[in-house]
Amino acid sequence: MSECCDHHYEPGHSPHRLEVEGLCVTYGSVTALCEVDFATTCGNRLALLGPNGAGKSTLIRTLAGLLKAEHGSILWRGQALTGSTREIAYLPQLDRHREGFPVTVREVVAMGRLPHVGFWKASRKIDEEKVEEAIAVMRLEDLAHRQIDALSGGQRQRAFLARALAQEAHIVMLDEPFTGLDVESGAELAETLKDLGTRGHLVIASHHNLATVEAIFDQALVMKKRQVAFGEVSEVMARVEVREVLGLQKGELHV
Ligand SMILES: Nc1ncnc2c1ncn2[C@@H]1O[C@H](COP(=O)(O)OP(=O)(O)OP(=O)(O)O)[C@@H](O)[C@H]1O
Repeated sequence: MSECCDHHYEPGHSPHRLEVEGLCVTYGSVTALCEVDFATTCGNRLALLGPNGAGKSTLIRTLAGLLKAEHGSILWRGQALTGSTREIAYLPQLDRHREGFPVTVREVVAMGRLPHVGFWKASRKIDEEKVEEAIAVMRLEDLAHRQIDALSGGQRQRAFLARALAQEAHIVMLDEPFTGLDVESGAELAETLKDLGTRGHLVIASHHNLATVEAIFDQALVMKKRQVAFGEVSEVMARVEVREVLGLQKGELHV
């Protein structure tokens, strides 16, 4: 794995730091989010929480380099992030990333090597090894020859995570990854996300199920067009203003 994604650093002590300062993103005259300020490092799992339209997807798409900020800055490893980079993998919502053309799981995972190899060059031994390693980590060996569109939602999610691993992405961002998964696939994905954090990746995901947020994530950013709170997940979830924004009653989170 890449230098950030090894076991040298405890969460919070990795030098690979994502810093967002005064971020403001608009769609024409619509302000989607404003005054977002947080910093986190590889090894953490950060939940983006907030009601519908709060700006979670907009933040993810901006960090992925797909949208431009109106104001503010994003620093990754001390450098301004101005576009997409292979160090950041973005998984859109499941229903938005059906391939729609015949492509196998192994081919999807191999696409993760394109930033390393280039489009027209033959893959090298190292690329093939990285693809096989990613397939093994995501337990996809038996599905590697299947068409991606013939997989269940949970299996497809694992294939796209394997592509992120093959890409050697440090940051893995997922938009509502649990939506549409059955209970078993959701539990499996929760373990996979925790494992990615343990391997040293920074996992950032928008999340709607407040009953599971503390079990899966260690940090939370709560937003409603503006940042409401950021910090360690249990501390954030206990704040009165967070409970109001998320529509929680006292004690509701733990039932
Ligand atoms: N392409 C767009 N053009 C104009 N406005 C947009 C566009 N995409 C999102 N918005 C607006 O930006 C705001 C933030 O939307 P966003 O999708 O980021 O919220 P969200 O927190 O991800 O919501 P949800 O939980 O419903 O997915 C909303 O007011 C939304 O209507």
